[in-house]
Amino acid sequence: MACVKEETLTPKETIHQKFGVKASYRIEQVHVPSQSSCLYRCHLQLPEFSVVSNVFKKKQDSEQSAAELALEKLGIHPHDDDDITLGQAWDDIVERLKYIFSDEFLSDDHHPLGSHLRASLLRDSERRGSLPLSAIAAFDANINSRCKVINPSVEQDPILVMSYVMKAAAKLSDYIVVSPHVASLRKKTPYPPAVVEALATHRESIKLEAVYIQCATSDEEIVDPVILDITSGRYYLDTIAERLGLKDSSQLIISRTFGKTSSGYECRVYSAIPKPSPDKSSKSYGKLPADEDYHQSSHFKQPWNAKASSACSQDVHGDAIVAAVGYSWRSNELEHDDVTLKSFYRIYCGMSPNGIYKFSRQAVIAAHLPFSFTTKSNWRGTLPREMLSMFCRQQQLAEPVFTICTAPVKPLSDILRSFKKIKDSESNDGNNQCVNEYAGSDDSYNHYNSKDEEELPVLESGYRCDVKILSKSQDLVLDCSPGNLYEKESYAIQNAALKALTWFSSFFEDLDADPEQPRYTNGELNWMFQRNIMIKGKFPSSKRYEEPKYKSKSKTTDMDRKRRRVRTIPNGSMVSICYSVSVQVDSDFSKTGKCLKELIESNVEMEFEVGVGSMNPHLESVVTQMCVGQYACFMTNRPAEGLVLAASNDTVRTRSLLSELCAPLEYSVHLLGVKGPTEKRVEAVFFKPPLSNQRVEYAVKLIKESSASTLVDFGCGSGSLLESLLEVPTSLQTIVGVDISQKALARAAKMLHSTLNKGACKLKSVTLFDGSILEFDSRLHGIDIATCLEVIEHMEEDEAFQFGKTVLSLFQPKLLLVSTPNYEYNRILHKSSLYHSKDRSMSQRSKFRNLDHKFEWTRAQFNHWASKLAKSHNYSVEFSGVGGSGNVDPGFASQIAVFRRKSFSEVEKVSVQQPYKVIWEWTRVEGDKKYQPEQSSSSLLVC
Ligand SMILES: C[S@@+](CC[C@H](N)C(=O)[O-])C[C@H]1O[C@@H](n2cnc3c(N)ncnc32)[C@H](O)[C@@H]1O
Ligand SMILES: [Mg+2]
Repeated sequence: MACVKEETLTPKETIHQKFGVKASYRIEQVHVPSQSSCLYRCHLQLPEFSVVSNVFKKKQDSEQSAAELALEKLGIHPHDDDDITLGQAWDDIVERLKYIFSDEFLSDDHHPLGSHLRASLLRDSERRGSLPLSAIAAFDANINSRCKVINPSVEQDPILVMSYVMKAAAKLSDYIVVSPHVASLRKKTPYPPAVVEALATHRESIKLEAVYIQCATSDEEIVDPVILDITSGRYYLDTIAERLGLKDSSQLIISRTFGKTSSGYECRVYSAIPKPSPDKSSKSYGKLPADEDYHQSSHFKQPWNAKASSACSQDVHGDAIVAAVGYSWRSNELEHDDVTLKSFYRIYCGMSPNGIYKFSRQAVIAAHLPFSFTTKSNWRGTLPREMLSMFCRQQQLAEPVFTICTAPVKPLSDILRSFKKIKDSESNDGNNQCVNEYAGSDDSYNHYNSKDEEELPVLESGYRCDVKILSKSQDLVLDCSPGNLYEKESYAIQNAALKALTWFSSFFEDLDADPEQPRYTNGELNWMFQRNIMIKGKFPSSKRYEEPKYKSKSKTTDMDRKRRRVRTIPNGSMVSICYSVSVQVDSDFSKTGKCLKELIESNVEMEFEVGVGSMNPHLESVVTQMCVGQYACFMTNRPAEGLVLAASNDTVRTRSLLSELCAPLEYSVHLLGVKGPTEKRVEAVFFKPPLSNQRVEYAVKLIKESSASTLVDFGCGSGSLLESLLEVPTSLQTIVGVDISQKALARAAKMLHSTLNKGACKLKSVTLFDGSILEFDSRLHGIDIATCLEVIEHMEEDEAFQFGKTVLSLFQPKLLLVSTPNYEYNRILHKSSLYHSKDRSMSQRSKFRNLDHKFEWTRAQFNHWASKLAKSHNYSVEFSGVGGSGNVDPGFASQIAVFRRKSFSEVEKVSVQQPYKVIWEWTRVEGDKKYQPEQSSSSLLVC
């Protein structure tokens, strides 16, 4: 299935397909005194921007028009453009120009171009009413869409649009003044004086910070801050033009919008219409050359401005200004924001995929794009698929084409056999073997599949997704075919997008790498090189950091250092750190003679997952060798200057330091805490469906068969079992969850509240108790079913024995289900990189599935515990499990014991004890309500 657009979609449908509920339409009624009927204007809000339609008689038309404007802004061509002939496109441009210079358009105070026109009417006499071609090219979506019909490469080249507008205007010589030497248009007859007089409003003078990128004679452009002083009543484009040394705005080119300042204003690059090179001397400065001349940079006298071109993904020649100023659809006031050096560098670095995904805006140096996508809730920031689309748009590529297929893989038995082989071979690089064995195909994708990415696809069926990146002219740029299978189609798509992004990311970061890798066609890569050559300047050998040099606060011996290099934190762990990155300033440089450090980036607390590649590798490698509470300081050589400047708080000062020094970066890191890889994550990788789901399914089946009416889930956690019981029909009337974790109970309450509100289940009451299951509460005495899934191993071993006694001697359920990990199965799980650790002297505890586990039992130990317990309390017990097979060594991954009270045994009387605190309850009669303390004393369960 290829994800390509349907031929018949309307603009609104296309917007819906792209943004779903994130697109919100608001219709505004417009009262026009001259019209008897009401008109409508539509405001369309999308995540990144909003547009406002023109006025229409029908609401639907205004919505379609807004959607069309949004599509044009996104660079997506509505299909009706495909049917437009060249002649029609030219006619449309002519018509549109006529409308732009009409009295009616002048009073359209929503179209940005209307504001330009009004501002230009306030200029001095010679230039009054002259609208720069660059403004028409930059701000009129209609003209742009028609120009795209004439020549699709206009998107890269605003000057082409300007030349087409000029040509079209020449056909309106009775109406518009076109001068061959001035790139601006003016209406021949003056506007009515009353209209012009009404415009003369006083506006405040504005001073804003922008960035000046000077094309120096040396290779690198010089980036400096510049202040744009737009005095009251002046046309802001004239101010920018003059700052670039030009006569006025008619000599300007305006780029597309790109990036955003910290307050969310979009930036544009402003530069001069370039002079043709001397061998093309027939063209004079400021005159627009014929369109075919514009394709080659060598035709211009001014050098190509790499930094400015990289920022806006359009070719810029000569000096340029980056500013966030202009008229928008929102208002007719001039909107503006400062583009500081720092925000410029942030935008500049953000053009690569690594820059878009961030833990926080403060983690420019520390954060990277992770290797794999697990679930939407685990992903921070823009989703990979959206990022890839965004990236393709920035790089002037076609929208990515995803192809989904379902494919069979080796059956589970084969996989288990392969595991045995690996186990027998006891090879050191067993993990790599796993990847090759289980890839299930001879896919050459593996050649760039990172070692750290090992996953064991035990899926028997699933979705595989390929993604192709094509140039606008449909030439193949990248064919990315990861072989992995995923449970859901969307996961396959997101992971394919992520692979493509990761590949582009490494490609841009290491342009010296051989692009001729198998599976990727490189025909278009040269073109990519050309477009992004500046990125090479951005990341000069940045990948080749030196091995971090350790510096410890305390004296360390070589032995200490060696010991510290042993990795103690396994992949999949969630690590919390406080870190700072600074540039070392040499004591010779400092006037005071003291050794100075310039702080570049810091975070008081940042959490990340080990082994997914989302962290700067050096920071991660040091952190995984540390213990909680420990502090480390190390140095790496400097990454690309742009990245340091993007992160720095004082860009000007840091830049001056960097130019004087060749100083390394110094990292200080404090390890605040570590949470082990969650069992859920490990289990989700190994078992499909995930082991936790299999446990819940097992319990639900047992509950259904039991015809029980009351149930307690001991150690209910976030309520995964309780949630399932709301979804399936059972004989249950009352269910209770008990846990000691307030956080988990709060999550359970939230889930129950929303699920019960949907009203589908037949239950009469649901209660959550805060309490320890080591204590007895008489309200739960003699209950039909008690479950205790993956809880006992979170207690000390003697407490697990105590729980066993308490539950069977005091709670006395008819049926008790206990599940706990099978320690023997860990040798299979520990083959995964999730547990991969070079530390051979790991403590016993880190050999468990979770750092919070106090013990894990073998099958024999579990059998012994359960059989003895059952015998002494007059219960029978049966053993079973989920994950793997009970008959094959090492048995089930999760072992289960089902205890049944023997039919002849009496339920003993117990004294009233109610240590548990009801923290949330729901009853069918009263509906969903918060717990009221006065009702708590009564027993909730009738036994
Ligand atoms: C791994 S979770 C299992 C949660 C749930 N049973 C499931 O299968 O998803 C273990 C839970 O046991 C709870 N727990 C540990 N000791 C407990 C105790 N003494 N009393 C009550 N709950 C306890 C923890 O708070 C945690 O929520
Ligand atoms: Mg556990």
